[in-house]
Amino acid sequence: MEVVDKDKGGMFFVYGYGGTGKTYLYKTMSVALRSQGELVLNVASSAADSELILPVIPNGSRQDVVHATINDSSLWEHFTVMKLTVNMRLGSGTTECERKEIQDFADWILDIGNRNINGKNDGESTIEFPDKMLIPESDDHVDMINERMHSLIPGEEKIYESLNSVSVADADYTNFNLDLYTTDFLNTIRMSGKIISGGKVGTISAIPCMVITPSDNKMPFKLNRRQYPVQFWLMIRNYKLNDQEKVVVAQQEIVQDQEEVVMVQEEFVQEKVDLAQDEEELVEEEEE
Ligand SMILES: Nc1ncnc2c1ncn2[C@@H]1O[C@H](COP(=O)(O)OP(=O)(O)OP(=O)(O)O)[C@@H](O)[C@H]1O
Repeated sequence: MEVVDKDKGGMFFVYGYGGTGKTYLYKTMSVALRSQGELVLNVASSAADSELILPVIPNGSRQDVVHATINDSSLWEHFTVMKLTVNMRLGSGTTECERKEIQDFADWILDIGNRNINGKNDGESTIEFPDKMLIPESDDHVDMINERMHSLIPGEEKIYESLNSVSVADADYTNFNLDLYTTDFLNTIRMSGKIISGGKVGTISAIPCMVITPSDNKMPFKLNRRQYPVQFWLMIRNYKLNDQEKVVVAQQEIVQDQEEVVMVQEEFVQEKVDLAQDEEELVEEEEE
């Protein structure tokens, strides 16, 4: 706040684990500055936590991955790094028992991040995850979680399929039979990476309808997926354990915090209404 007040400018990096209050801080600062009549522009980008998650560079070497981390940016030396260390989520609306469970989980994650588990190591270590945290990475389980979350939402269910097509914009498909790639087939393609909902809990928001073209070089064509970011999903991180791909549900607060679930449900219902309107407009557009 001081650099704005004194018109000095500056770059700050706020570093904090889940629940330490990063969003709360940004929101508080935005409101404080807006109330002084300043302009505030909030933008979001994803910067991997270089201690825990490395950015994904398709077919990249170790060096490519390291060079893609934010710490390798030429601007990095100009940043003031600030750390948030107290899990503020623990204090909000949870029972003693839930608080203990979240505290244990937070401590455990911190211990892994700080390399306190299994002693000093040279970057590789074997960590045992409790069974209840692990779900095998398979569509069945993703669907199972989604179905469970959807079953909590009141009202009749209606399915809106993605509008998938093969992109013909910048490729030469002269010898390529596009008819082979039916919409039914395209709908079965599971791309890695999903848009994660959240952040706007409790508010009514319009959902943009966007075309996503994943850059997957393994496919012989470019897929245009016209998708709405409404799929319920928890933030997941992949770890390789005992040669078996497993998915760790690292952010469980959506299911832990019943109040939040209700708010998310309300938002989701609103999203469904927006979605239905968008879908109708789309059909009208196409009929025209
Ligand atoms: N200074 C504070 N005073 C009171 N409550 C706070 C404070 N900071 C955060 N909280 C509360 O703690 C909870 C977690 O905060 P917040 O969502 O900002 O964390 P976060 O670091 O953005 O988490 P994540 O990385 O998981 O998104 C929220 O319910 C928030 O209202």
